[in-house]
Amino acid sequence: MDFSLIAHAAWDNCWLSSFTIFILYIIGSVIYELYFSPLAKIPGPFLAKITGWTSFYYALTGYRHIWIWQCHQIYGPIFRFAPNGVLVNTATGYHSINNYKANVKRGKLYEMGPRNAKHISTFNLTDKNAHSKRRRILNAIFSDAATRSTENFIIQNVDRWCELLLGKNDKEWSEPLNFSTKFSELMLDITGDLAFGKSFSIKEPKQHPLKDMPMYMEKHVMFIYPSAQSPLMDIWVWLKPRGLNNLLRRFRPEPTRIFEEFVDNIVRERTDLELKLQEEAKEESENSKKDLFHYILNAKDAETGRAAYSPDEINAEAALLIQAGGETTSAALCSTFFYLIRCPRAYKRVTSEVRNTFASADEIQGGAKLSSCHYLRACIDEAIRMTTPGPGERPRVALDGGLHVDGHFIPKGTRVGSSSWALYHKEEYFGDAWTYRPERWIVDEENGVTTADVALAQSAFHPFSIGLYNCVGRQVAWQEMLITTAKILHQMDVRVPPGDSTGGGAPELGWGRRNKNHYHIRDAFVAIKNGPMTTAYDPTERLVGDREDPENSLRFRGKTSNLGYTSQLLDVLANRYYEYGTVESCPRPSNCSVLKALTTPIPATPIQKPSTRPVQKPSRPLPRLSINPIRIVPTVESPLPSEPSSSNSSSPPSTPILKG
Ligand code: HEM
Repeated sequence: MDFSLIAHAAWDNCWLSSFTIFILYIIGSVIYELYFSPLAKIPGPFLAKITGWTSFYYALTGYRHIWIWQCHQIYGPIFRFAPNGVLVNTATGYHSINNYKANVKRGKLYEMGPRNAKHISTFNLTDKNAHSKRRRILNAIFSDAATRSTENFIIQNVDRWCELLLGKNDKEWSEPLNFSTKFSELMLDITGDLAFGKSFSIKEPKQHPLKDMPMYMEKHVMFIYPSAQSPLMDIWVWLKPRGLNNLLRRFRPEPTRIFEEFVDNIVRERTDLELKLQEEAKEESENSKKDLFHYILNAKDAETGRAAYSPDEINAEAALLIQAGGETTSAALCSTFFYLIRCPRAYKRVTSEVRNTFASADEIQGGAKLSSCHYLRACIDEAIRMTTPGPGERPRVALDGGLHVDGHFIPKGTRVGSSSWALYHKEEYFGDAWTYRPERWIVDEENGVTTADVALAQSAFHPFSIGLYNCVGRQVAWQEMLITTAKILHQMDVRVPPGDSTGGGAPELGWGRRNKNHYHIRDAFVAIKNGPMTTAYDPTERLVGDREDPENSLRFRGKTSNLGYTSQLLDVLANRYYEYGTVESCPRPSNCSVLKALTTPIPATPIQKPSTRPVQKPSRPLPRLSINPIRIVPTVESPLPSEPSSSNSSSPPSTPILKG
């Protein structure tokens, strides 16, 4: 008997049987997912229903948020993005998933980041009770008083940033600057000051080892995010404490290593300093650092009275503050300036609001005066709506007993969420959802913005999330955004460098990304951004009205009409054209804002006179740096286009918009 032949045949049979079982398993799974799964009735792309690799693929491209938006256009307000995942695109659905009592917890994505089993930040905690316990400490650290005390750090950093930016420009527009890099540097410096009592000084012009840190942080999240969308995520999380962490530590990508070492160094330095101060019993002295890290180091567990955080947890919390505080705010500011410099109507109104409210840029600080700048706040809200710093969903998992969302039962274990990008571009809530229109956030009955309109928009707009897991740093973020934007607008004129389109969409980018006046980012849980390119100009040095830019199409359209509504309608048409190619190809004609706008009579709006307010001089001379001149366009300043609600700019609206 030839045993080798028998062994060979058995081996072949074994392979054949395994292969057959595998194929049968695949076929069985597909049939189950399509016809017998509890989510079978929920529509969605065929491939997404049967495999999680679809979502992984789009996460890898960086445009998963666009895919989600497209799917909602095709499949409606709820669709299946993975065999065990659904996404909802309604304000009510968002509320059902994220309110305090929702029967959900954070998804596995949050468990992917920690470098070891002990390195757990508040953000990584998926268990509701464990999270609440840690969150109470963060709530105390981010108290109102602590938030107010952060103001000086913000002001000092922004002032220095503006000085560097304006430099010595010899009465000309500065060279084009990438505001994405500039804001990342500024926000990281502010975070350094707030969290560790020391600015990292990344914004300074000299060579600095941390200059590339924002880029490393981006690459770090771009590595984690697609993995979190893959079907292997559960296995990944299970394997982490079982050897995978050690493996990842050895073979982690370079940006991750650099970022981790960066955090280790800061924590080590700051802890040493704290210990030194304590030893010298100088805690209350002038040198004492009352930054966020001081509170984290000294936090006590309410039950045991022992230190609330272990050294690993302190390190993890430090990394969280750096990541959560820097790039989100920087993305919101990039978005704000991208739209403002492309929308002369809003730019003119917000600039005059800021310059009329504060006599000098030095006067700008948090408080009643800054809060009275409703249009400024609306401009930032609207920019965050158009291009949000967290474009995807905040993933949650249904707990025992499941939950009901818009009449659909979501069983235990299902991944569920609501993509901000899709929700913030839904016409049901925002009408002309692709148009940058800050006025939508301010009640102005005369010009057609009713209390109900604003409330409807607010019902779908939660950039800082709601419920248990909402953003603990939202007050700080607002301080940063309002002070930075106001100071920039007060001290300088800014505009798009002629011909530049960095950050904008383009026809060749396809459905959802065609509009060149829409700021586009990549989705890696947080926004990965580039641009806007911006040139700045010290208005005290202005020779002529060189704020006009004939190459700016929005401005050009605005000039063609003095009727604000007509100008807005043209914007809507242009946006719609960019998005769908033609109005007819819009997949949801019943909701189409263009068709609605075309069939609605345009209200007569009084023609506005251009502002005659003289340009303010800064109260103190600014240090100057050499920046290459570009050009001066010696034209007489032509009248700016009017707007429907600018007549009310001096009287604050009855319902101020204060969203948290
Ligand atoms: C425009 C700026 C910001 C936006 C849009 C934003 C948005 C958010 C959102 C949506 C969450 C919830 C995340 C989730 O559940 O997945 C969050 C969490 C968080 N944010 Fe922010 N954030 C901003 C700025 C800041 C700043 C400046 C800080 C700190 C200085 C901060 C600290 C945090 C922390 C610590 C968490 C975790 C909270 C927890 O897990 O309980 N954020 N942020």
